[in-house]
Amino acid sequence: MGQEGGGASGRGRCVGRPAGAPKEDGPSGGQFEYLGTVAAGMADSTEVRELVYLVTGGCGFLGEHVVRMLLQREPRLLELRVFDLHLGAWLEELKTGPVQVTAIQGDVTQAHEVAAAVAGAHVVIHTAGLVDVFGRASPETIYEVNVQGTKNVIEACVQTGTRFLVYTSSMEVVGPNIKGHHFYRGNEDTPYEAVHRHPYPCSKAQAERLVLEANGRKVHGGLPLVTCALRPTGIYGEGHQIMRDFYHQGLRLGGRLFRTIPASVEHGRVYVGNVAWMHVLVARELQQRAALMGGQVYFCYDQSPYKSYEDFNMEFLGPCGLRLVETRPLVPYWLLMLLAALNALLQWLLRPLLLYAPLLNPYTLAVANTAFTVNTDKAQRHFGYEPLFSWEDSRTRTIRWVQAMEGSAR
Ligand SMILES: NC(=O)c1ccc[n+]([C@@H]2O[C@H](COP(=O)([O-])OP(=O)(O)OC[C@H]3O[C@@H](n4cnc5c(N)ncnc54)[C@H](O)[C@@H]3O)[C@@H](O)[C@H]2O)c1
Ligand SMILES: CC(C)CCC[C@@H](C)[C@H]1CC[C@H]2[C@@H]3[C@H](O)C=C4C[C@@H](O)CC[C@]4(C)[C@H]3CC[C@]12C
Repeated sequence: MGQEGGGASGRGRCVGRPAGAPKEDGPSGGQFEYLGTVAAGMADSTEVRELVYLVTGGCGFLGEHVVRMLLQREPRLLELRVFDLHLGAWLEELKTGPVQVTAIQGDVTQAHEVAAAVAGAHVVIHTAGLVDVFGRASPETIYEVNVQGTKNVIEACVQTGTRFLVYTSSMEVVGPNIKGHHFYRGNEDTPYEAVHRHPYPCSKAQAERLVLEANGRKVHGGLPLVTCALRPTGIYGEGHQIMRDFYHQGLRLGGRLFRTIPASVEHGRVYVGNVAWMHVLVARELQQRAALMGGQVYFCYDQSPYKSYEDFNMEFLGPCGLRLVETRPLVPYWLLMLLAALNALLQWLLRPLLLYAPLLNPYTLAVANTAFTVNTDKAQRHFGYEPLFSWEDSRTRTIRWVQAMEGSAR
């Protein structure tokens, strides 16, 4: 089954190449709780617990939220398998509830480890991925994890008879493209030239294509595989590492951050709790509405306001004591481009000696400086998605998390 329309399909071209340490606390520090927020999707005690779910990358920023959301809002869950290269100690606290939580330390690039984890699961939510736009990992490693890892997940579903696969894709499979074309409040069908050069968007686009093409393949037992892909924009919320980095940078600079990007460049953002909720809902509804949802892509969206990357961050960092200096960028854009190019050169020169991976490089500058926002209701129409958290809730939760960080500027 194909996608609706033929617009921002992400089936674009990639120009150029084809194809840590154990975590102690959860990325959020275990500071979020989904019970008692909104009644929608609450566990119904009369439902029978019979389903086995597997979440790959379940100890990552998004993965942890998906795991916690499933436990609180998927009443039919019997067993939840959490598969990750690095398991978080926070998983232990989840093992006392009614759902069997099985922690599996494994690598998606290892087909046999994936197959063992998938065997017997009804649904796989594949969020594991190497999110690297800073040049920390080699392009080969990014492809190995994001593309080969996804192939392994698909093949494991086919071999073991798992029928439902939800893939965490990214807005980056669409854009911003290498030409810096703006995508202004577009939807899944908005025409856009999806042409990339960077390994991260290329790998996500390839992986997404594999997942969508696998829709309808016969799995072990003869029934068809049903797949779909979710494309979050820039995710924020409890546990967001880059927000943490900006906060600490602001503290180092005496409570100030300096504007680098014009306030007029809108950047799409979505609250992690809503992204997690959309995963839970899509996984549930995929089992009921396979004909409609199979092979489809959905942008992840909520009511977060359209703002520039930096102005959006200030919604949280401002109440935590930081201020954004200047109404216009302090440094002219040509100089930023020069600095970004210099950083790329330094990264390449220093690579044999050390890893130099600053936030600013030609790719991150282009992404931050190109408007890319979505405005769609496809998920609402197809599977009844409504954000679980209002903008006010999302903002309050994120501010509370920043404030709880050590060394708050207040
Ligand atoms: N953060 C964002 O803004 C954003 C936006 C859109 C899409 N995404 C996608 O969401 C997913 C999760 O991203 P995140 O921000 O939570 O990143 P993250 O790095 O916090 O989480 C990724 C998880 O995958 C695990 N992982 C990495 N390589 C693995 C391997 N070989 N085998 C098993 N596990 C492995 C990591 O240990 C980590 O726990 C990714 O697929 C990413 O592409 C993220
Ligand atoms: C000019 C600079 C100093 C810019 C610094 C900000 C930069 C590090 C930010 C800006 C936009 C961010 C990306 C964006 O939110 C969306 C995604 C998609 C997701 O799949 C992976 C993360 C990524 C690429 C964000 C990375 C950090 C970026 C580039």
